[in-house]
Amino acid sequence: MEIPGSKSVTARALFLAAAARGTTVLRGPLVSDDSEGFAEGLITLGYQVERGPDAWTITGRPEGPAVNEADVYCRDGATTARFLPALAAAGHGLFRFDASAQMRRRPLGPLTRALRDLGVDLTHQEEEGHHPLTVRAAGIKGGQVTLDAGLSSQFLTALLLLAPLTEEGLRITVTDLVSVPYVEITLVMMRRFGVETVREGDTFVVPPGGYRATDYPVEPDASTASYFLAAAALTGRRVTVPGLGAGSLQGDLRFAEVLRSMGAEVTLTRDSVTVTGADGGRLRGLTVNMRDISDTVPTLAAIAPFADGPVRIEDVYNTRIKECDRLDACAENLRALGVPVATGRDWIEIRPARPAAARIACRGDHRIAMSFSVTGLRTPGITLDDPGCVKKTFPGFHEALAALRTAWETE
Ligand SMILES: O=C(O)C1=C[C@@H](OP(=O)(O)O)[C@@H](O)[C@H](O)C1
Ligand SMILES: C=C(OP(=O)(O)O)C(=O)O
Repeated sequence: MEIPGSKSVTARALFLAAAARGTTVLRGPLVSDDSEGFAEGLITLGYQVERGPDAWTITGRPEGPAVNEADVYCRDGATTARFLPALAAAGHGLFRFDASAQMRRRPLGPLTRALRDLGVDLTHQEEEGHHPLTVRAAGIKGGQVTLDAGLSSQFLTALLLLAPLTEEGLRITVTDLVSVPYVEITLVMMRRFGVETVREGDTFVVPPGGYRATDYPVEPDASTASYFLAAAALTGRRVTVPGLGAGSLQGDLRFAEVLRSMGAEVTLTRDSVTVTGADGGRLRGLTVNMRDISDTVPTLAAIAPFADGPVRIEDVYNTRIKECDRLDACAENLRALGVPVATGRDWIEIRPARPAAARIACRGDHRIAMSFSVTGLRTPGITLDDPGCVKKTFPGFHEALAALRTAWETE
């Protein structure tokens, strides 16, 4: 089962390539609304990004954006909306950023406060701590800064990526942090582009000096893989994802371990993962902390009713501030399917049930659409009110799931 490139890796590679000395070739990038929005944001800032069918070529500009004024629309992508203002801030010019209605609601304040603390002239146009915003960029000296990344690790990633572009580098002290594996992706990729970060407890020390271009292959997206791995577990079938194995950068591959705890067989090689569902798609209930892998919460919630006991997912408050309030959206849709469910501030508990057909309210969220499509493998008659919202990360999702189904039926 071929899975498209990682959204997180593609976004970071685009930032790093744009900031680097030299020309970077990005092989197998994700082609979706999020990554195209990121690439087009760079193009609006005057960077050269050539998008071929299998590879994107980016000409780096260590000195920053090539234009001295630009309006950048970040669409619905938080990586774009949080990383690009940091990139622009290290350059020179007047840069305005805006985003979709949902992205305008999602928080930005801890990042913009840190940028201001570093001397960046940044104004929020409407609501403090939210898009739209204006950056009057004049380079950044660097130094010490404190950051609360308890709502999103993307604030920390934005500062880490920015750090080598400042005159003196950054010492970033973090007071709280979610989604830790995404920070690991950032650090490993910065290293591939020539920058080594030193960690001293809660402080990340990044030297100045900028990045070096490289040839970068993008691994498949582990969050996207979760739907197909869950599909195997739910139907007692087998799915292998090549290119995603023990060497993967992505924490979301740990979702396979959750499936293993529920009774599926999981085989991880250096560069592939295989999930084989138990007979009849039997699944065990469990309690699991998903703070590190919260993009896969809807995937688990959508297969949870089929488990033989309650499935309780804990420590995932920040899933409420993603493309929608995901705990609420999962609960609402599970109830529509006739499944008993309870939620609290940062948890959801789903009880065993036999889901009945219903129309899923996607709330414009790709992960709600993709997750409940998997439920549809065992519950006939599930429909989506907005199937097209999968374009954020996987425009070909429905075709891929249908092809998998057909392959299983003809086995
Ligand atoms: O840095 C990244 O690429 C991401 C970090 C995570 O966000 P949070 O840190 O906000 O949880 C994740 O949910 C998002 O899809 C991608
Ligand atoms: C939360 C997500 O995206 P982002 O925060 O990058 O918009 C996601 O893809 O599930």
